[in-house]
Amino acid sequence: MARPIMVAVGGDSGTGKLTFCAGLRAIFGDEHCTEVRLDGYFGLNRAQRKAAGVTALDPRAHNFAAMDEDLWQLAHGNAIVKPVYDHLLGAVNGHETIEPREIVLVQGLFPLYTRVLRSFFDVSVWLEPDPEMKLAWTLHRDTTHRGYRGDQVRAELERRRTDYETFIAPQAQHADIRAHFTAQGVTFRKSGRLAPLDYSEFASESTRLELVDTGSGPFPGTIIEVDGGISDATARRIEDQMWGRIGARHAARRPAQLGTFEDPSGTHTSHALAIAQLLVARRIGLVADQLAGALAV
Ligand SMILES: Nc1ncnc2c1ncn2[C@@H]1O[C@H](COP(=O)(O)OP(=O)(O)OP(=O)(O)O)[C@@H](O)[C@H]1O
Ligand SMILES: O=C(CO)[C@H](O)[C@H](O)COP(=O)(O)O
Repeated sequence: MARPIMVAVGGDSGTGKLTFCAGLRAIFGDEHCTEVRLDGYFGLNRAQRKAAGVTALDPRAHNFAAMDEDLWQLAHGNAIVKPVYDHLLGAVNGHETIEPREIVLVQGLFPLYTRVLRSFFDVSVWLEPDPEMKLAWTLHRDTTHRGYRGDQVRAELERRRTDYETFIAPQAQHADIRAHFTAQGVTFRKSGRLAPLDYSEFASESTRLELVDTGSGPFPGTIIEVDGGISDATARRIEDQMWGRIGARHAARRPAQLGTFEDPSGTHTSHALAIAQLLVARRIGLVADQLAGALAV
């Protein structure tokens, strides 16, 4: 077997990492894809962070040496036993074994923070919803699943603001693909470090494609905008074409629905999210092709 394909999905708390990875897992199948949640690598639990006066977004609250060691093991095809963070307790509570499947999704606050961490990844994605969307998503998730009140969530976001700007947001510049969700839709920015693809499926009245000089690599960067109001038929056509580029070779079966998320009124689907998941899946499929080609030589 080729070595595992390592994929980073990074972003602030409440930016949709778990949701995004659920779509990638649906595309590739849990038998081929596994997920590592970096919140298990808190070196300080919630009470210790409070006592030390550091927020969850401060690198000093995280154990980077353990992250490095475990990701190295996974990247080399070895299983790990890692800690699991309990969001109700605010502390590590137990361990889980992660087997190195063909695709390893690593999601968290700090996947691109150090040079060592960045060196592990074949594909990296950064999720950056507009601040108002992040607030709405975090409010919903923290009040329904994590036992917080709305005023506590707002106060905590305010307390973390400086650390977000200092330690979290700058990692976006290292990502291969940035997905910026707004009330109007989604904008993808591909770094100049990744070769461009054939984006012909994006020709539509609800999408725009632009090549830009980012200065960050040998290729032009690309910006793809997808309107949130894209019609079902257009989105379906784009998704069908994207699926045709990855599904036949790498995905076991087509999931009934991609782009699934939860909000206060229930479970919904978003075309913008589904297209974002397919775009990243396509990059992962390309790496799989390259590895298969390298093995065949
Ligand atoms: N694209 C999206 N559109 C609408 N809602 C979304 C989207 N992505 C995520 N959400 C919602 O936002 C909330 C937070 O998402 P999620 O738990 O995936 O974030 P996270 O980045 O993994 O959070 P954390 O790092 O704090 O664990 C969830 O309620 C989820 O359903
Ligand atoms: O969500 C997170 C990572 O993405 C953090 O684990 C979370 O914000 C930790 O803070 P606390 O458990 O004290 O609320």
